[in-house]
Amino acid sequence: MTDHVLEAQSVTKQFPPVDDQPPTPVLRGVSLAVFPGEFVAIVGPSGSGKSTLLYCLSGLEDLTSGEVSIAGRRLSGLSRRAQAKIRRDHVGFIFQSYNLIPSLSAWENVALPARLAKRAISAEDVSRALHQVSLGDRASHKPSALSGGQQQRVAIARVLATRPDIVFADEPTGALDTEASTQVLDLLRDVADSGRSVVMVTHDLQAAARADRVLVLRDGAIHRELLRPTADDVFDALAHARKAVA
Ligand SMILES: Nc1ncnc2c1ncn2[C@@H]1O[C@H](COP(=O)(O)OP(=O)(O)OP(=O)(O)O)[C@@H](O)[C@H]1O
Repeated sequence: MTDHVLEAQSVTKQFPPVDDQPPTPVLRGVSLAVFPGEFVAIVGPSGSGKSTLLYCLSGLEDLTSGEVSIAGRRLSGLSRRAQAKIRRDHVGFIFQSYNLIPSLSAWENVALPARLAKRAISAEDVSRALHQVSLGDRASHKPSALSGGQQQRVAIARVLATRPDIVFADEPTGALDTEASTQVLDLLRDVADSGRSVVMVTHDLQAAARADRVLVLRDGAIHRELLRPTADDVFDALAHARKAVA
């Protein structure tokens, strides 16, 4: 038994060489653990490996070496199918581009993951999730009839409806204005406060400052770890990481 919902040990990642270029390590031995109810942000200079780390932690990308466990289950050595089942049972994803199905209504988008997993989902569960993100009155709207912020809130409702243990968010506020970003971050904060974990990659200092813990990535490794930092603390740590890279 483990009390971590996510654990990574010495994760490395190297992509296959392109043309005659030598392969460059993108992740160089990242170890971390995330507890239930914790909101963790990953920041770092462009190209430092943030998105790659998120995809390796969530099992969407294979590791070159190291170990990742989600809800106490090691991903390495499992078949793609078994990994997908762990993701389905324990993991939710939020992307910068929302990833909603354009031809489906908000209601149908929220119900979709459970339906694809052939898992029962009640109309109450879907309605509750849409109400949680204050979109109860937009259930029949297609994504094209919703603002960016509303679409991202549908994506959050879709995650809430599956009740995951951990939510991975890749730049969830990257395409949103300040007001919509604040709403999305408030919801992610609520997700963590309700006992689920959130791991979010972001460039946004204000977004990072909503997290319990901020990991500053530099050149594929964790350079610093900040506990409940202010946006200024994150800014200073990033400036230091950029200087160290230059
Ligand atoms: N599929 C891939 N094949 C080859 N190289 C890749 C691949 N994906 C990412 N990389 C390289 O890995 C490095 C890290 O990329 P990654 O997207 O993880 O960085 P990031 O910190 O998220 O960057 P940004 O902040 O600009 O989004 C970059 O040099 C990128 O070119």
